[in-house]
Amino acid sequence: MEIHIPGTLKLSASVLTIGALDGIHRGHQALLLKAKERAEKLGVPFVVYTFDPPPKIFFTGCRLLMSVEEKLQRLKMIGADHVIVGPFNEAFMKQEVPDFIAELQEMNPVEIWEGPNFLFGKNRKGTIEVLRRYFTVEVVEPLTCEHGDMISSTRIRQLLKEGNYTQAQRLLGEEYFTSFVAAGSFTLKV
Ligand SMILES: Cc1cc2nc3c(=O)[nH]c(=O)nc-3n(C[C@H](O)[C@H](O)[C@H](O)COP(=O)(O)O)c2cc1C
Ligand SMILES: Nc1ncnc2c1ncn2[C@@H]1O[C@H](COP(=O)(O)OP(=O)(O)OP(=O)(O)O)[C@@H](O)[C@H]1O
Repeated sequence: MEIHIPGTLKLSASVLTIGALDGIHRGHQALLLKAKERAEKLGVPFVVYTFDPPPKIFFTGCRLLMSVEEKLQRLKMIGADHVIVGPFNEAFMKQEVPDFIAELQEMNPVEIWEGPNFLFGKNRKGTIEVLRRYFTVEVVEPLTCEHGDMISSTRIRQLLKEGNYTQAQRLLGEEYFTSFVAAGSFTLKV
């Protein structure tokens, strides 16, 4: 797996997924595995565009579920061929939608895979509909927990805050969570 800074990766074809992906929870896993499956079927590299820190951490200072190193390790396990890590800061967040689109075009994505409600670009003006003007965008069904609620990093942060580690573990995907704890790198702050 190769790691890149924004604006440096040029490919003649790819399958792309963009997202903060904090925790690589079960919803993220479902999305990433689907995109990987498509990349393999199409015979093109699978590219993940992520951010460090996740935008929500930058804006709200909420709890980070996973360091960028852990995230990269998980993305490697999932089979990403390339990962772009966007340093999410004042300059990056001001990037306008057309500039970000132009950067994505350099990777010639045959398909972009996202979950529902994906937004991007300055003031979150970029929507799935905007992205569809330039690319083929596929949207996966949201993965929900047994109660029917959508699995999200926000939900997991809330569960950890409440001390509900069992449910947090379920939503993160047990095997991943266990390995974070075993590695001593996933610190639960009570
Ligand atoms: C170039 C760029 C600029 C962004 N600017 C903003 C911004 O001004 N305000 C904001 O709340 N989020 C901004 N974001 C973050 C997005 O809202 C969103 O968190 C990001 O695209 C990842 O999607 P996800 O949160 O669904 O994982 C920006 C994202 C990108 C790629
Ligand atoms: N439960 C889910 N099922 C399918 N796709 C998901 C799910 N949760 C997130 N995604 C998708 O993963 C990508 C990255 O999303 P993101 O990292 O913002 O996840 P999130 O869990 O919603 O995070 P947060 O709660 O911090 O906003 C987006 O395309 C998003 O739609």
